[in-house]
Amino acid sequence: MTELHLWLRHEARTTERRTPVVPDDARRLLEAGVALTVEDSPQRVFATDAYEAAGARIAPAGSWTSAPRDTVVLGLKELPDAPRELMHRHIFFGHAYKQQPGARDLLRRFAAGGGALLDLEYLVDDHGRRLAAFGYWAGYLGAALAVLHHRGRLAGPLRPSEKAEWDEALRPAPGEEEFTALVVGALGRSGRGARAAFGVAGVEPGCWDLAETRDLDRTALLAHDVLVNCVLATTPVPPFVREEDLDDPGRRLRTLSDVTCDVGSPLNVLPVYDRTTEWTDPVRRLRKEPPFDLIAIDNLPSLLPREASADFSAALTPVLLDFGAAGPWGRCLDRFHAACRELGLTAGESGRV
Ligand SMILES: NC(=O)c1ccc[n+]([C@@H]2O[C@H](COP(=O)([O-])OP(=O)(O)OC[C@H]3O[C@@H](n4cnc5c(N)ncnc54)[C@H](O)[C@@H]3O)[C@@H](O)[C@H]2O)c1
Repeated sequence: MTELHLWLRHEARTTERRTPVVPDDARRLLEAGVALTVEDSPQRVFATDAYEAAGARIAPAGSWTSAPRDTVVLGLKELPDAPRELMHRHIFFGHAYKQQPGARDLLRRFAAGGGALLDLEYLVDDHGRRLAAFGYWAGYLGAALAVLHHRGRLAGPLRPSEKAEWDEALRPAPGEEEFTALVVGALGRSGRGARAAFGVAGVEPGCWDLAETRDLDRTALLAHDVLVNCVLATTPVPPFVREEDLDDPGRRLRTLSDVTCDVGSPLNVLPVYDRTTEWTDPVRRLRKEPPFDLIAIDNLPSLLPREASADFSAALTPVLLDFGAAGPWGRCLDRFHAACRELGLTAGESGRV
């Protein structure tokens, strides 16, 4: 076991209640010899007491900034704007390698401080498969919102809750009208989650993946009432839905839930909208007659913080127990260095995992 001092930080984003390590897995890490500090965080879905009971050292929110240099800071979403120079190794979703807004600034902060980003999105096994991801619950919620909206039962603003509540809401009421649904990307993590939600809702969706879209039958796709898009596109493919399809007076498709939310990307398979929807206003009407409604929420798993955290933590913990220079963490570090080089940044002294 490597000598790892892990520091679970409070999330700067106020609506983020998830955590990458839940108390039970904190205990596993501690038992394996990892030194674990957990920041107090009022919004985290698991109480700080539970981490303390597991044996973790508790520290104030945001105190990672003065943690010893060798500490590995763990979180999920963006860092606060200060400090400008980042000297630690940070594990989180940096969203910094695809020219996203703020990407250059973040990498520059790491380069200036001599720290490193170990990006969770790039934590992959030897075959390039993601080791820890939130996809399943994203798909479950993307489909759940589509079903509830299509049945006229979705009331915003959305708020985080427990799975039992979502399941209860999803169950069909007696005499409720049937509808047809299609999940594209059905074999992936979010596709499986979407199918599970439809299952609870008593709807048997069509399931398409690569084989079914290779020679895209758009007419067949548009012949469903509800579409849930769960693809992870890696190369450009013909769009699934186009503007002219929305304008077709004979269109059957009414509700689109885009779990992928690749809005603005050249790989976007749904180039019919230009901004995501929000928890406050989850549905946007894109056409009046016949109606066409969009749901495109880019932080779906945050609506189920407990279950999403538990699954993610179960997948991440074994990889944390194997923290070291080889394998997934080494690949993360290589990716960070490559991104810095692409931007002409010198990545300080972060040549270690
Ligand atoms: N909205 C959110 O809150 C949220 C949360 C997590 C993930 N996501 C996004 O959801 C998407 C899917 O993530 P995942 O974890 O399920 O990925 P995944 O790799 O597990 O599954 C993707 C599936 O899409 C299929 N696919 C790829 N191209 C296709 C095509 N042209 N036609 C049909 N199928 C195709 C793949 O074969 C695979 O089965 C990603 O873009 C991810 O970023 C969104």
